[in-house]
Amino acid sequence: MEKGEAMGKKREKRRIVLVPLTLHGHLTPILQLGKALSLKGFSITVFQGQFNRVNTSSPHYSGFQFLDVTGSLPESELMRLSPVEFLMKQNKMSEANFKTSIGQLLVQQGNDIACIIYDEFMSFCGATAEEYKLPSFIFTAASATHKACQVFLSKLNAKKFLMEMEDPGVQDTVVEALHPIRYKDLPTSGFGPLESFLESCRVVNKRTGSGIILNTASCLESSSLSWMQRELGIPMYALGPLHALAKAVKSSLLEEDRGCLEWLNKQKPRSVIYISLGSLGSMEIKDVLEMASGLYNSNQPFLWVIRPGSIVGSEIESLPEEVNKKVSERGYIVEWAPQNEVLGHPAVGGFWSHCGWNSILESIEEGVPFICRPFQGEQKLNAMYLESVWRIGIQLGGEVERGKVERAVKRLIVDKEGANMRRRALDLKEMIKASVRIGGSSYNAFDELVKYLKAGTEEAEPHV
Ligand SMILES: O=c1ccn([C@@H]2O[C@H](COP(=O)(O)OP(=O)(O)O[C@H]3O[C@H](CO)[C@@H](O)[C@H](O)[C@H]3O)[C@@H](O)[C@H]2O)c(=O)[nH]1
Repeated sequence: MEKGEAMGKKREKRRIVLVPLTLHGHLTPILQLGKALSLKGFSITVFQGQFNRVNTSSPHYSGFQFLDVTGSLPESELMRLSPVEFLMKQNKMSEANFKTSIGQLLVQQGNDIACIIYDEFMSFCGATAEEYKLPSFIFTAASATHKACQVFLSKLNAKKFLMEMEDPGVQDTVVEALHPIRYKDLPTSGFGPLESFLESCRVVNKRTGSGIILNTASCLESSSLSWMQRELGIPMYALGPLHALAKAVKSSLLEEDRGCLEWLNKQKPRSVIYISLGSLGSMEIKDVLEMASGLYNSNQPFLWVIRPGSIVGSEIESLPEEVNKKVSERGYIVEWAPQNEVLGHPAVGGFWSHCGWNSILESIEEGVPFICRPFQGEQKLNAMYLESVWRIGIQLGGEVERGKVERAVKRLIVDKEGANMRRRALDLKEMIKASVRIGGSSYNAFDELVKYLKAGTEEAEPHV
């Protein structure tokens, strides 16, 4: 026993255990948080799953310890089950192994674990934290508004909700607690059967954590944050955008093609539309054709990320000749872009995005407005916020048609409407930058979290 403990004072603990969901969009921000905490003197242990494994030899992670979450489900189950069913099964399977691993780690590290920070979808960690009386924080990689919707949904009955939603009047009604979200905006699709999804929301929102860590800034989502704070009664640490805390840390799905930066150097300021559907989105070949034609007809240059395998039934090498011709005249295709640098390049005037949360934060940080083409999950909710709340985006709904694409690009890059959106995006950029500077809301939230962790659990005054 150390001197401080003998005197009844808690010993400062140094090790933080991170348990990410190993999907690209979840992994990067939690690793950025880990890096920011390591710069404050904490040691970091990361439990990795079987997908998107981190390059552990990268200098960004020097001093990090990487361990495996053992007992993972085989990949074939991912094909067979809906995403939410897969996650629930995975959670059940991992609980006992994780308990054992943390028990061993406590012994090896002389009891030195300050807390466990786990992705909200890795809820099996909660039981282990309780068992060993360790503080734990739920990490949410998506927006606070999405989290607030989950909390709201977790209280609903699936059958009743589905019946009520048959009435178009209900669909258009604003959810009173979550203004301006309408019932039809609630992110319920794309995860699998509604009942299982609501059950996962209930599990995720059990108040087992010492707090929730969110990759957002209060200037973007203050009402969602305060509503959740009231509902859950645990502290919310809105300390994003996390890439501003640890910019260099970025897990890359594929090798970045930096040639596109040279190409951007040759384009006029604010003229290029950058297109990326994140790490999971895919397109039909007919949509690729319509997009290529619409982009070409808009007369604006375009930088287009097409990941291998992201076109259903086709590969980049075998794109139709018509697409290749149009791209070679006005565009540039990469398999993976250095996205932050692209968005910060003076030639980029707009971002055609699937509205993943990381992409939104990265684009706002550079003051770049959007064409919103969401695919699944909470992306539709994000698109609604971009268009109607922050007013820095144009939604492109329905079938992809070349005429619609051309008009959307012109509205954003050429018209006055786009210039106004850019002005608002630049205002948000200033606000978000202020939030991470000394004294800003995200800066303070991070500082409070660090103080809480350094103080030890019993003496801490949590940030509210
Ligand atoms: O060429 C590229 C394309 C993407 N990125 C990066 O990849 C990340 C993509 O993240 P995000 O925009 O959040 O999209 P997804 O990968 O689709 O993220 C998943 O996770 C997000 C966080 O929970 C959710 O908001 C999304 O809906 C979900 O699909 C970002 O950091 C991008 O900078 C690159 O570096 N280069």
